[in-house]
Amino acid sequence: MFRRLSTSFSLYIISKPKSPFALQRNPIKSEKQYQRFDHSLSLTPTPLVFSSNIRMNHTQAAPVNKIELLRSLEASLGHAFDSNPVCPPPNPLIIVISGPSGVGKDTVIKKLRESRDSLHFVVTATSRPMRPGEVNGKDYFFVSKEEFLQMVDKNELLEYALVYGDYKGIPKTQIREYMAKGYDIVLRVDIQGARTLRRILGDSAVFVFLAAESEMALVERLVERKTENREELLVRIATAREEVQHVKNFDYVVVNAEGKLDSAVKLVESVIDAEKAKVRQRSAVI
Ligand SMILES: Nc1ncnc2c1ncn2[C@@H]1O[C@H](COP(=O)(O)OP(=O)(O)OP(=O)(O)O)[C@@H](O)[C@H]1O
Repeated sequence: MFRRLSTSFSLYIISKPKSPFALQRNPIKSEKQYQRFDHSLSLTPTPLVFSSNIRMNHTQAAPVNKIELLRSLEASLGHAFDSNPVCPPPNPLIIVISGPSGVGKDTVIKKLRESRDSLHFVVTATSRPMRPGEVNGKDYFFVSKEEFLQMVDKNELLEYALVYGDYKGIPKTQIREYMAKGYDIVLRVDIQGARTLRRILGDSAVFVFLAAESEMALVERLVERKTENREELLVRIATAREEVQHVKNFDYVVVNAEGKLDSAVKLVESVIDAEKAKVRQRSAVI
């Protein structure tokens, strides 16, 4: 009994005549519905039987199915709805990942490789000898010094440098080939390389600086890696001190803290996602 009365009362409120509120809340009500409101002009509560008729009529007036409704909307608007994407697909992105030696560039990139298959990780050419366990074409393209210098002469490298006595460079053809296939490109370079790439690519690429949480954490990581002797460690630590000053030339800084590798990788992924969602896209031409 209580429910029946309250239903009737709420219908009475909604159908109260000349209520600007009622008109605003129902701006696209059909004429037929307004007629129904007019039908109940009296200020006395709407009889229960009548209110249930209103609901029945409302249900019957609804189109039979979604397809019919779509067709009727198209007919009313005078054109068919377009299923093409509203926005063009994002441009292929070039992501430059850099940071001091030992900060975890290779480690972060290895994880990214596992989580994203829309990325192409450019294989750098190097004149340094292959280390045990390394694979030619996967870790690096291993070439002789002469072959490397020929690539330089033929302008085949986007950027190259002499790093700790060995040449390292980025082959252009690889980037072009994968960008044409729609891949985003990841370049892993040292700070010097990032500086050169910024000069060449400007804002057409996104630059990510990978940092450790502290100098102490970075040194501990280098020591634990056990790939450098004492003198080499001293050079890398001194260089790292200087390199931190260059963070201002990057677009993003990602802290790769001890034991927080996954967070760092997620942050790099977020940077990529945000860049892909940008209204004004970067547009790199190699
Ligand atoms: N978040 C982390 N927590 C703990 N250890 C890490 C983390 N990230 C990387 N490492 C370790 O730190 C060491 C250095 O990492 P990595 O070799 O990836 O650095 P890099 O920046 O590529 O160095 P380089 O420029 O000298 O090649 C490795 O032993 C790696 O396992």
